Amino acid sequence: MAAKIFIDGEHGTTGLQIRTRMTGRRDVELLSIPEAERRNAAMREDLLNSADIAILCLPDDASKEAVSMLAGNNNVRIIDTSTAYRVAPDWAYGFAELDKGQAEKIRSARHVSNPGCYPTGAVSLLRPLRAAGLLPDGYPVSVNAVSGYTGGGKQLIGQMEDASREDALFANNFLYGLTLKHKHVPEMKTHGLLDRAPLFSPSVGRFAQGMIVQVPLFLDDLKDGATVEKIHATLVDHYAGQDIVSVVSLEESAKLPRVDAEELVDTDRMKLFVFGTPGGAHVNLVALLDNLGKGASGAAVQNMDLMLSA
Ligand SMILES: NC(=O)C1=CN([C@@H]2O[C@H](COP(=O)(O)OP(=O)(O)OC[C@H]3O[C@@H](n4cnc5c(N)ncnc54)[C@H](OP(=O)(O)O)[C@@H]3O)[C@@H](O)[C@H]2O)C=CC1
Ligand SMILES: CC(=O)N[C@@H](CCC(=O)OP(=O)(O)O)C(=O)O
Repeated sequence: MAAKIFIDGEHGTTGLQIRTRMTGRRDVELLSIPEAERRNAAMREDLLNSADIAILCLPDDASKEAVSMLAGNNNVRIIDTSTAYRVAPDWAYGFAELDKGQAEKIRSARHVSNPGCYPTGAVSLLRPLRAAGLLPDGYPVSVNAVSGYTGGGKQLIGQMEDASREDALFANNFLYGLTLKHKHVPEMKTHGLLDRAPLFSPSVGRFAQGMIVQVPLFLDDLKDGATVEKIHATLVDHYAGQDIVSVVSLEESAKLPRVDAEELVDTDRMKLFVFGTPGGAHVNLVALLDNLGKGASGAAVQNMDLMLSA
């Protein structure tokens, strides 16, 4: 029998892309709410409680409200794409490649928090180095990133695409999060296994989808023996056998003149690069993904598929 899936927020940016990814599938039956009723609490509550898996594609407050609408219903499993539960200990973190065993945790979980787009990149680069002991306690980690503007949902899409709006944005590339208190910092710290909060500086470019996340490191301040080659080998080892996350070879990276933020648009994959010169003083770790692919909707469908395979 087909599993019943309700996407709460199905008419938003992340929800729509999840719906598109399910087109033509016979193993899932989509329960749908008409767009005009998307904020009708009674209808949502009814649909939420009728699902086998509810995928929440809502702002944090609305996600918490949806979870409370499901309190006491042990039949419904939840995937939440908001920031609300990403560091909650009783929710499985929905990055299947996090560690050996994480896919299994997601498979059997009732509550799965889908990672943020920026943390997907940052955690994928940092966690293997922390786990291998290459990145020492106290290291001051910086994370710099650029996102396509769909990362800001309907609000930012409107501001970037509709010049007639009073709050229209005309910049081609802007920094934001200038207080350095972005909501993704706790998630990067927790799942990156960091003992200090990273300094996170995000930006947006005038392109719809795509993302580059950079973590620059000084080799002299890492553990002895941390070379470009060793860091690369650690990532290769961590992601061995994975098909969604791949580590680009040092030879290929060395030949690249540039990295295009849009290269993986409309895919659910993520590529990791280690840039630097053998014998040099620095490395720049780079994750390339689609903010709406592995950064949101693609990861949600990956998690749903794991849960359905339980
Ligand atoms: N866009 C991205 O790249 C990523 C987004 N996310 C997360 O996914 C979630 C959804 O984001 P996104 O799709 O970008 O946002 P959008 O603003 O594009 O979509 C959100 C949808 O939720 C609806 N909604 C808002 N409040 C309520 C409510 N109280 N009850 C019912 N429906 C409501 C909105 O309706 P209305 O049109 O009326 O406002 C809209 O349809 C967020 O938590 C976001 O942080 C995570 C990773 C990446
Ligand atoms: C460009 C842009 O505005 N991006 C969003 C993050 C998008 C995202 O990942 O949403 P979550 O917070 O649910 O993870 C922001 O910085 O708030």
